[in-house]
Amino acid sequence: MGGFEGGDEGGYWDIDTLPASTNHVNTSKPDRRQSTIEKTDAGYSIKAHAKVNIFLKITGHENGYHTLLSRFMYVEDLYDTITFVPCECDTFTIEGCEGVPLETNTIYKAYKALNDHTGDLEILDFFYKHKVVVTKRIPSQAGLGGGSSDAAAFMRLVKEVCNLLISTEELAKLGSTIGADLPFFIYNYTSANVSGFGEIVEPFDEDPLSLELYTPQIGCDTTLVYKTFKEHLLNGISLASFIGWDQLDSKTLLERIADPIMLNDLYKAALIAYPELKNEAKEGWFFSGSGSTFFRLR
Ligand SMILES: C[C@](O)(CO)[C@H](O)COP(=O)(O)OP(=O)(O)OC[C@H]1O[C@@H](n2ccc(N)nc2=O)[C@H](O)[C@@H]1O
Ligand SMILES: Nc1ncnc2c1ncn2[C@@H]1O[C@H](COP(=O)(O)OP(=O)(O)OP(=O)(O)O)[C@@H](O)[C@H]1O
Repeated sequence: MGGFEGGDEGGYWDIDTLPASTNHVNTSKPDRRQSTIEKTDAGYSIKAHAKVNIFLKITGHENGYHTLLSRFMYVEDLYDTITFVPCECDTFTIEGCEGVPLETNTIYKAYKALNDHTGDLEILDFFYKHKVVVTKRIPSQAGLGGGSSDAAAFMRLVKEVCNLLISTEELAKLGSTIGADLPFFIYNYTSANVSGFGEIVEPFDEDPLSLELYTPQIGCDTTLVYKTFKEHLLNGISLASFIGWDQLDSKTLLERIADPIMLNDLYKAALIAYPELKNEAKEGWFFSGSGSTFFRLR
């Protein structure tokens, strides 16, 4: 069973998921998960899964954002839960995100974006009669997409519960205005090749890997890691160094390339921005997103 073992100095997630796929080339149709929406006594609920970046290569920079090519994989047993609980609310209410001011909460940003986009009074009315209760399990500033996954799951749940006539593609486009990672979570694939700024999401057909996660007590600010990359490493990128990676399955990539620095261009930038990360690096572990989470095959 999945679970967190550890204490204040950090801990290990022992994730039981499906065995790795043996496919070396993506041939069959995409694997799209059904949205796990439940109607319980408490209300309508949805899981907001974490993700890891199997590889992340920066391909350029424009309009203040980096372009990238990355394999995103969802983490089966690490997720936040978003529930719409009936209540008489004077205003949009989020419970369970202590320490995050409402205005900066990605869920609130998603609520505002949906309202502005659809002008659907049903959404306004719905959230006078329901509050949003979040059960947080995904650590913040961990490279696991927690805030983005929450916002995307919220949008998918509102679409279902309020019967919004908005396509997944439109929802993903709207999500991309809130955070670069949202489109992956809106499409809700198990595994995908993500490019552009994060808005191009192509499903990759493979089973989720059985992963162990380790998140040290170091919060990595995504903006700072990217800024560090731009200043120190952007001029050194080589587009020829990862040709064909998007066609290989994730287990083969981790076993063949094996080098965490080569697999994730943001790792070196995170080490520059947070030198203490070096003490946490372990042989055989890989680095997810802008950090600080390490992961490895079980
Ligand atoms: C590192 C990743 O998590 C990999 O999955 C994503 O690329 C970042 O996704 P995210 O956390 O949703 O990032 P956002 O909140 O949209 O952006 C935070 C900041 O990171 C930088 N940023 C983000 C995404 C991107 N493709 N290029 C960037 O340079 C920008 O300065 C941006 O203002
Ligand atoms: N719903 C939310 N859950 C967690 N943090 C949130 C949320 N909304 C806003 N935040 C703020 O955003 C910051 C970054 O959150 P988090 O790291 O979970 O998001 P992310 O950028 O999607 O993930 P990553 O760690 O992969 O960059 C947090 O430190 C917090 O201040």
